[in-house]
Amino acid sequence: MVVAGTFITVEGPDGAGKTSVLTQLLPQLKQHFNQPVILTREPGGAKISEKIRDVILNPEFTEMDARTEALLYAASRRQHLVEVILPALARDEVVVCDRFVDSSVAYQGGGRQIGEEAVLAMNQFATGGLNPDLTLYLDVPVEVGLARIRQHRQNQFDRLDQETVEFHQRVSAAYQRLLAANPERIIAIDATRELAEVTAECLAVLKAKLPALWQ
Ligand SMILES: Nc1ncnc2c1ncn2[C@@H]1O[C@H](COP(=O)(O)OP(=O)(O)OP(=O)(O)O)[C@@H](O)[C@H]1O
Ligand SMILES: Cc1cn([C@H]2C[C@H](O)[C@@H](COP(=O)(O)O)O2)c(=O)[nH]c1=O
Repeated sequence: MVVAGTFITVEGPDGAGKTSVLTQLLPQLKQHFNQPVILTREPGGAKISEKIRDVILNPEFTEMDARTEALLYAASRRQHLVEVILPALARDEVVVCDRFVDSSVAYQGGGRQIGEEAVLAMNQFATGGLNPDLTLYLDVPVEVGLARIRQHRQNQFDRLDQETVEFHQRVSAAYQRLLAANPERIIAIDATRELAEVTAECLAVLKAKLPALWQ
């Protein structure tokens, strides 16, 4: 399949504000971009992928092995890619995805300590090597993200939310390594500020980095 279009991903630790920012951004992108925009997410975004999401995040499955978890994320990603992302890119659309391979490298490679290179290689098999054109990294200290989740979600914590602070610190450190290794693709945004400010900076970065998309 020919890949045209533009692929934008949004990353960050749990509670960074990805969903909130994307909810604010999407109408503005639809208004200002000269190509159709779709918003999707991982794990999920397609029927089979959402079923896999339910299995991965189910807090009852405490026995899940780290490599099983990594393979499930990659399987969910493959189906989402084939059904949703690649067809939209082939139609020359803009795909905005809440999390992608960087999340697996950070959470499974770094957080679960099964190897960032190994997880990347496994995901290259799943994606055929598709990389985002641009990644917005919403940067918040682990404690800030977790505090936001604990404050607002009451008792609805998924299996990953329930991980230790040390796990989330390893995830954050792996993200910092991804940032250092991909300075052109991954742009860090200080997401500790008010939501409106964070959204405005995301828009400004999109404008500066992808000027051809703007009407
Ligand atoms: N800039 C902000 N300042 C304060 N609170 C925020 C901000 N952005 C989001 N929040 C709040 O933090 C919580 C987590 O936000 P959100 O669900 O958007 O994050 P997320 O990155 O999508 O999280 P996750 O990865 O865990 O799904 C929500 O209750 C949201 O209202
Ligand atoms: C794609 C992906 C996600 N995760 C983790 C990150 C979160 O804790 C959950 C669910 O994501 P959401 O943003 O809260 O919807 O899954 C992961 O560990 N590996 C991945 O590849």
